Amino acid sequence: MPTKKALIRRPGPRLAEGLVTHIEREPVDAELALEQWEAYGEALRAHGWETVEVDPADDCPDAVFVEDTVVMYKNVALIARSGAESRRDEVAGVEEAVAHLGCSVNWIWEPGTLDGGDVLKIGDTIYVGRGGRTNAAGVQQVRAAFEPLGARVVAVPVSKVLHLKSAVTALPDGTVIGHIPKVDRPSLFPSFLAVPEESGAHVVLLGGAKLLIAASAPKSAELLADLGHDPVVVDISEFEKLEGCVTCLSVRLRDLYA
Ligand SMILES: NC(=O)NCCC[C@H](N)C(=O)O
Repeated sequence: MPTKKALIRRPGPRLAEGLVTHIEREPVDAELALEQWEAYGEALRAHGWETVEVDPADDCPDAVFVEDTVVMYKNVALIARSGAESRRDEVAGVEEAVAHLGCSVNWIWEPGTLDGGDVLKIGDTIYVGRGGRTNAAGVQQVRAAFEPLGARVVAVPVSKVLHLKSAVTALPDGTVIGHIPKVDRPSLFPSFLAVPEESGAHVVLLGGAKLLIAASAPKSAELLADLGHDPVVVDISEFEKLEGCVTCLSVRLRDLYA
């Protein structure tokens, strides 16, 4: 049976020192962040996902954004090499976790850089954002890792936001959603729907019509509900202050046989 597991990683004591690139730094309430992270995990579990906690990496402020450390395709876990040097020590615990879950493990190597937030999978099409964190060698290495397994890798420029998935994600029917001012080239996607808020572009597919979406995107949630989707709202304000979004707090593992 295909699994429904999701990797998550508890926020560490240095969370407030996390990187900010495209937004102004704001103070982070660590206690509230922990409550929001617990509620996020609960929302996954309530929709049938077994959460697997990766060992904390307390020296790494951004470790909670576990999505950036690994890209899954079929049973292969491609361990990322962040474009931000301060994030490179995050991968050790993730490598261990995916190996324990039975994944085949592969790596992005120097000179390649890649953050998992730059990778959007829609079926067997893998869009890779070439931006501040992912370089051309990183894109090539994703091609080399996954095209032999049946994927088609499409490179997409990203200049206005941190990661490709800060600009766009996809609905269960494959429609790509994005907030136009933050998307470099909407025309690269075969089916594109504009949403009214930046954070409304971020959804995690929970199964069926259920979409996890941030509380900061009420108009987008309303638009998606009106189109027959079923938004599940979580407040992640403390992570948004660090340029995080709903996608970056987990990695779903759907194609493992355990
Ligand atoms: N995939 C994501 O959206 N990750 C968010 C990472 C935020 C973190 N403060 C960073 O700049 O790396």
